Amino acid sequence: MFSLEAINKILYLALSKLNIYYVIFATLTYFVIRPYISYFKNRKELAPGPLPLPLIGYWNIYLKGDIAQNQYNLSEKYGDICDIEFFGQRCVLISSPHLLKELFSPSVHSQFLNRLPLTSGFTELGMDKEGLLFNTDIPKWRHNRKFFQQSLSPPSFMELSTKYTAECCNEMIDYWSHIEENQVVRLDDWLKAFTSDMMGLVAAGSKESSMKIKYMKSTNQIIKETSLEEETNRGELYRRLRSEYVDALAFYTFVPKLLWKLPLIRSVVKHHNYILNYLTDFEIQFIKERKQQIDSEKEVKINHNDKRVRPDFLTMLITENDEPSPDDIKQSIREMFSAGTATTNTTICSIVYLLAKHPEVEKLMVEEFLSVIGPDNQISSSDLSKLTYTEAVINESMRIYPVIPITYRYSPEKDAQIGDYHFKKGTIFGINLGHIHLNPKYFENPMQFNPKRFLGNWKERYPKFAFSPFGHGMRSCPGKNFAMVATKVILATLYRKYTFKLVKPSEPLHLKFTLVNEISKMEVYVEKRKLV
Ligand code: HEM
Repeated sequence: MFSLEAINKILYLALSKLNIYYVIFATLTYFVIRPYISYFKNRKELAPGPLPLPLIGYWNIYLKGDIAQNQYNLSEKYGDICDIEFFGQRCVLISSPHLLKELFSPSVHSQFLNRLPLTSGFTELGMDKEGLLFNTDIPKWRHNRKFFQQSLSPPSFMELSTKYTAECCNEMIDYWSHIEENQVVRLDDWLKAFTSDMMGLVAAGSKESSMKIKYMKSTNQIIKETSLEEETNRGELYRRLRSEYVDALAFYTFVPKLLWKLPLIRSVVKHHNYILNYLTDFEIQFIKERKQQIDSEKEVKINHNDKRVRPDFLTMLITENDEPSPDDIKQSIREMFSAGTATTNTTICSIVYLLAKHPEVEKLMVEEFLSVIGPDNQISSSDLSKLTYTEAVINESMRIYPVIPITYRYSPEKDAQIGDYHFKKGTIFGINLGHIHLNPKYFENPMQFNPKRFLGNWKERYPKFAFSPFGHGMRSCPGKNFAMVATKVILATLYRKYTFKLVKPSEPLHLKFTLVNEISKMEVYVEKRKLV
């Protein structure tokens, strides 16, 4: 049997002769035979998993089909710990809540404070040392996380979020009042526009026009497309830049640096960089102006009844004691948009989908809205904690259709022991939340939509970490409370006015995994609710 030393010797001989056949043989040996010898030598130390392909390992799961579904299938086939390799990088899928104690540790000393290793793409996006999502500079991440969380938690911010979310829902309802009966409505598109406008208000206090444009397009009204440079409406410019930013984010996350210099891709890179610089300049200017406005107020009262300075997320960040830098503020606002828009869209669409199939659950939820809020009253933040059945509906829907079906942890400096296996430092752990949520070991009849699972002391009924739509531990979702508030307000505002029917009830929910599970298409009929 060949050993690695023997292979190295052959390589040396082949290269020293510099004959083309020797070189081809040597290259093949180096890239194909050598990794396989290494793989089979170490196989007994690895957890079960698929055989890696030469060079790319098991990277082909990114090439065909839905990535989240492929990872789900791997856990299904190989069990609670599944070893995969991507371009020589070891990645392990974990799909048992009993193996998550270390990975989801709430300790500041946890070895798993990193999400993913540094990549050229994240560096290009400036996310390696700024913000939270992919920040690998742990002291910096810790600092940012503190002010991100502090800015989201004051009651005045939650009150304002409730008010702005309801305001945007009412605007959408106004547009929908012109919809004819039996008209097919693309709910996912409407919610995309809605979440963009809502986040504009909540994050930066800027009134944008995504829903207005969506309405104009749906009624065939002419919209003049101007270039970014000609755009004079600042809200509109910001919206367009942010929408281009989402494309840049997906590009730099998935396209390896190796390919950036290829002729066709080079122009795409150039465009993304132009947008990133444009957006940064715009945001820094925006932050400066808000700072001046706040400074010009002698005594800033962070209270939404005070007409002067609104307690939106941007104001909260600027008035933090720690004084985050404009770059930190800019990145936090960006992440609030990227983490808050698609997630809210998918959550609402999956609830609408499940309720359309379970009218008995919809009936109970609407009854709760009528008894807690009343038929026409504006929802207030004090109503929200009383909506326990609605909360159970949201939880059950996020269990079946988690927006983020997989999250990651990474230990760059220390080896780890998970279950019976030893992992060298630098191993990436993919936590297969979507698989755990649908495992009959933890949830009986897992595909059955049953909100009752989440009533009463439900946390005592399931293993710790079995239900994790927002992750756990030090890198769990800091937007969790805000997301729950927004989802409840949207459901209460829309469902007291309307009921939704699926255009094609026999079709599954169309989810596509990009950075999160996104709805690729959802068609509904929007029918006025008759309250009796
Ligand atoms: C239904 C809506 C949402 C869901 C299901 C969701 C889910 C998640 C999940 C699963 C994670 C990874 C957690 C982990 O690795 O343990 C995460 C991280 C994060 N989420 Fe959310 N999220 C939602 C809304 C939001 C909103 C509205 C914001 C902003 C206000 C937000 C901001 C973030 C940030 C900044 C991180 C990264 C945290 C870090 O690395 O320290 N999310 N979210």
